[in-house]
Amino acid sequence: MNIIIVNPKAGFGKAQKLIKKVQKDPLYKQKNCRAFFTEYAGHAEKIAEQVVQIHHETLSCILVIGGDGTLHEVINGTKTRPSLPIGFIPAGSGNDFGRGIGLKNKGVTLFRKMITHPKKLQCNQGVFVPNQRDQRGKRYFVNSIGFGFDGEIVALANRPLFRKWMRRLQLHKFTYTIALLQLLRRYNPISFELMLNGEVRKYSNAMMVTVTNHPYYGGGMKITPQMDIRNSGFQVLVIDEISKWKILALFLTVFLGLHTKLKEVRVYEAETVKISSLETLSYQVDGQSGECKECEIRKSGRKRTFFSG
Ligand SMILES: Nc1ncnc2c1ncn2[C@@H]1O[C@H](COP(=O)(O)OP(=O)(O)OP(=O)(O)O)[C@@H](O)[C@H]1O
Repeated sequence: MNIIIVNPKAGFGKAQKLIKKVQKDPLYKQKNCRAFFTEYAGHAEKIAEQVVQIHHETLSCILVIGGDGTLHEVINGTKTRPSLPIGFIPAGSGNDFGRGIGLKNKGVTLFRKMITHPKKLQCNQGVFVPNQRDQRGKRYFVNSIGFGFDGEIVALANRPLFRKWMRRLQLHKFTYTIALLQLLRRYNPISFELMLNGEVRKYSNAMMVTVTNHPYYGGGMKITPQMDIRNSGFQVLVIDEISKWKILALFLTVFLGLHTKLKEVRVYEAETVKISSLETLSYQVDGQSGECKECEIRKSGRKRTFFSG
């Protein structure tokens, strides 16, 4: 059996249109596919947990039709069964994981490929533990986790009212850009201590820190251009104290990966990362937002299989 978890709201309706086409494809029935639709935030994780429990003997893979947020929920919902392959069929607004693993096909063609002759990629996911929660409360991420301005942009971009206006004004492709421009006026630098492989660095007026599994971020920006998803560690991008006009220059160059030439931008390699601050930091993880005062980040010990085409 092949399960498809669909977020019908992803990509402002793109996922809903795609699953209709997939369900009409003869392979959908032939390969014993069954689709489940999310009804609220967090539902994909619950569906994945239940599917793994109920169908553990017959389940071959889970396909995700949605965006990076839905994928994030599914990898966490299937953490008790790390050997189960996951296929991501991008239909969200960002879809950075698809770029990060180099998916060539899309839509129904990708579904057909994944259900018949999938290419496989094994990689270690990121693990994060915010606020020194019990290690049993650890969670996984596939794209990146970022603190500071990064987290604030995502928090604004995910607000239902903001999304509603973006859609109404037909600006949904520019959601993150508009959120960035809106926040730029009232953005506050952050102070924190960053521990990379045990070595401490202190920052008192930085803009953001982002820990990445692959180069892509925010819908196609190459935030860490040299990163590869198969690496055993992370790349950690720190943007130190920077003027507002330079943030705009940074934003224009990040699509080409040229921002790393700015003197305020540093990229480090690390296997383990810890960030701690006296203030509450906004963070985003795979496009979902949260807040914490400290967070530990490392790679998972076990590799996970994803369909890469
Ligand atoms: N039925 C639903 N109604 C409202 N929100 C939902 C529903 N199902 C899932 N969600 C939430 O929608 C959020 C965004 O979904 P998703 O990431 O799949 O799409 P996206 O934001 O369009 O794409 P991307 O993350 O790639 O930019 C997720 O955090 C998820 O929890």
